[in-house]
Amino acid sequence: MYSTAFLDLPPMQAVSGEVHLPGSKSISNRVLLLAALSRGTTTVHDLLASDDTRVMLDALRQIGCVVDETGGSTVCITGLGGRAPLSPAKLFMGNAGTAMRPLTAALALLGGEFELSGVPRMHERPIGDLVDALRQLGCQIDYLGNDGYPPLRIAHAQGVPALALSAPIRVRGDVSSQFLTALLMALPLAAATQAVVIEVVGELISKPYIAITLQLLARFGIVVEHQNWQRFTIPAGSKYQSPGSIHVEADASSASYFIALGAIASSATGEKGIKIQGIGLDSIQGDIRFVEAARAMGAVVTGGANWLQIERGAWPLQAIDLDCNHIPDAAMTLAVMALYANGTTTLRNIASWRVKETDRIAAMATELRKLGATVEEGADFIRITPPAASTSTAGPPQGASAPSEDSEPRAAGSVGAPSGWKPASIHTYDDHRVAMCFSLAAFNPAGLPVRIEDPKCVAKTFPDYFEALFSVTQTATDHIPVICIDGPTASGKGTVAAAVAQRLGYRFLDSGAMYRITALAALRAGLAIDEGHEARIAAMAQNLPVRFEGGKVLLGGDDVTDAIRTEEAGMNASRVSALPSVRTALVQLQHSFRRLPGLVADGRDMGTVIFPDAPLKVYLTASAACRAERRHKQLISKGFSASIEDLRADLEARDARDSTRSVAPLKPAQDALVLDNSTLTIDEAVNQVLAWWQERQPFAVSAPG
Ligand SMILES: O=C(O)C1=C[C@@H](OP(=O)(O)O)[C@@H](O)[C@H](O)C1
Ligand SMILES: C=C(OP(=O)(O)O)C(=O)O
Repeated sequence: MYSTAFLDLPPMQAVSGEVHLPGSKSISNRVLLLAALSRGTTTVHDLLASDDTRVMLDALRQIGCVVDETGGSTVCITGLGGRAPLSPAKLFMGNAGTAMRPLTAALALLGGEFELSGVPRMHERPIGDLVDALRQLGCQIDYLGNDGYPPLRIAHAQGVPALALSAPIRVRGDVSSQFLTALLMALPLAAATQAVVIEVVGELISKPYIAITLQLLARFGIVVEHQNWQRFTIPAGSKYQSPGSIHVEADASSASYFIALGAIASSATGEKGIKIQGIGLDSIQGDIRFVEAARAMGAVVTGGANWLQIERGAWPLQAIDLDCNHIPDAAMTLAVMALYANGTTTLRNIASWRVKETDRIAAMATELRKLGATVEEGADFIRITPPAASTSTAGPPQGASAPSEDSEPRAAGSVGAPSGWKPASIHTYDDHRVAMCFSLAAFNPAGLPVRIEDPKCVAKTFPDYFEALFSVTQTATDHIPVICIDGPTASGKGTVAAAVAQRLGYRFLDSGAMYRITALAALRAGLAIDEGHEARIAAMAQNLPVRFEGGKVLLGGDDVTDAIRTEEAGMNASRVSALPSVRTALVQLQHSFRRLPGLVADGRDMGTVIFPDAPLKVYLTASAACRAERRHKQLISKGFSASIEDLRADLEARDARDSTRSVAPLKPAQDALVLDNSTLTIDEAVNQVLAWWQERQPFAVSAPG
């Protein structure tokens, strides 16, 4: 997961390969609760691991269920099966509607005293219709903040009061279908001896989610009949019966981003779009009908029992006018697809967007406009006209990576005119879907990067969304930014570069370590580091299985972080780096680190030789005295003894050798910015590099929202 303040997506072009999507949120949280209400143990395969399921699992543990998560994505839940839940308990529901609403109803009918709260936005999301229905039954539920909203208290310390079950329980269905889902999952607790009827008041929205609820209830032994989605009957004698084991399909709403990707991006050479694993056209999730909408816009979608294949068809996409009430979540993806359409797209009957993770109609309108679209919004609709040449006022601001005349084609296709698109920093409102769907704007025909603020908000349902996206997208190498940080030994470049990479979510290449690793591997293979062994060392270097992971340097399966950090290893690295064919062999390996979303490379010749086209080159230096002192402190802290004088003499000798060698001598690139950090803290140096980087970005800094 990217936990950076923002994630800059370079302009992207093509798609290929396949993705395995994480489990459905809606199925996961329903199955967890139903398993908790059943007797015995339910083994849940491919459970979604995300914020929304985390809060559900934690709550179930708190109320006394045994939750065994030792099996990775297979989780075992031992249910209450008639036992009373542990109480009192304070349960934190984050921003998970699928946990907050159904647990409120289930706990009210189980008895005990509970406080349910969530993140501030959860306290703005309505729950009044559900509480009204439960109060109608006789439940005692108090609001702890504003009436109609969480947090709330279920005050059944003395047990569940006598419930009024003879008349139908009436619940409004026009704000959220989750209120009805909550009642449907909880009321079997009260239907042991008599049937229970629920009547929906007003139009029921998001109906396919009720279909999921009914399907899963049936898997747990409860068959609910309904008349036209208005009147639901839970039969007398209902009893939750665990199916023993159950499998969670991949999430259909998460699939929408990749279906859209297949519709928007061209196929990589020799490939046929993108394949999605884990969900097929026969999915029980309503959002699978996003496929119909995507097809209407031009996507070519085929599918089998557990897979979908998507290819670009009509291009530009066809504008649509669609009632999206049945696919409220995936419809947000259509709003971004609309940017690539041949006209104005209208998405209707989406009033519920206003009471979800954020006011999604307002959020989508604001962010789509930032990209250059013309957007009209109403109480329950959004209308999007893509960026067009005629609306263009200015191209990208100075420093933006606008396409140059001779550059390779940058566009996903020729939609409208590229000049209407604007570089935007997308505010994400702590809404996973805003972050995910706007990533698709990186395929814009203007070749502009897109900044996604607070990318970790995807953790609600798809923590590794961006990793999955990068695993199936391609772009021209020169679109992938590289920040080079070169400098002499002990200048702090490794520390600064790693921190810059971490702050930007970029990959990290410690090229100095490559030489150290090569030297170590050579010596381990019994090869002395001299000209006589140059060819053999070079051959070995070409296939060096090196990785930099979480501050560790890995050679094959070996953690060589410490072994390559000794002074001796440094001297060996310097020697090995003077062998020209070893340097050549390592060039390709170093180039292979330039992958989405970007790279920070530290070394001595990153800007001059390896990545001469890097958009930012920094030459980081410090006085010899200062560097000797830092190295001294570093060694002492590791328990090595050393004299500052010797260290200074050593590093001056190394500077001289590095800067006079015939191949790639150490010197600042012509276009490098020199940063002498003798008097700077690490943070100050990092911030300076980030400030320089920021100056090269086309994004206007957005107001905090
Ligand atoms: O029941 C469910 O699993 C859901 C129902 C929908 O909410 P509404 O019924 O509030 O539209 C949907 O937006 C949400 O993401 C999940
Ligand atoms: C509306 C959503 O979530 P919730 O389950 O919290 O309602 C969503 O995931 O888009």
